[in-house]
Amino acid sequence: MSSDILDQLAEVLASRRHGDADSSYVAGLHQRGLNRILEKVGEESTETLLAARDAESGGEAERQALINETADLWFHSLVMLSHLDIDHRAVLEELARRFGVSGLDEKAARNAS
Ligand SMILES: N=c1c2ncn([C@@H]3O[C@H](COP(=O)(O)OP(=O)(O)OP(=O)(O)O)[C@@H](O)[C@H]3O)c2ncn1[C@@H]1O[C@H](COP(=O)(O)O)[C@@H](O)[C@H]1O
Repeated sequence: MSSDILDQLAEVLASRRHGDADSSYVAGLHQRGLNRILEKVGEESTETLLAARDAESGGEAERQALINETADLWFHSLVMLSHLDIDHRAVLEELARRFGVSGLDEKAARNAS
């Protein structure tokens, strides 16, 4: 994913942190609190995995549905981070830190220590 759109979206989400819930879905989520945001992350996680099951044997429509559900999941995850004042760039930095480190090597090093 281009980090440009993530940066732009994170900026909009931050601007909605104390916004008007009547005119902003994101402000409404913040106003309802962390539990509501976590419910949405949970719902979108479930919808994403169900869409992935359908996409495996489906066609273009099912693949697009999975893309849409994954976007919902990523979006609500960004709202969660924003609610907790965690900069989304920290997640990108963590992925960058892991880049090139084999998951198997990392696990072996963890189990050895
Ligand atoms: N990317 C998104 C985005 N993706 C999904 N959604 C909303 O997330 C909700 C997804 O929830 P569901 O699929 O469960 O649908 P729903 O039943 O309507 O949702 P609930 O009423 O249960 O919460 C829908 O209302 C979508 O419109 C988003 N809402 C906003 N954004 C971005 O956030 C920005 C700020 O949005 P506002 O705060 O509304 O101005 C927008 O400009 C967009 O860039």
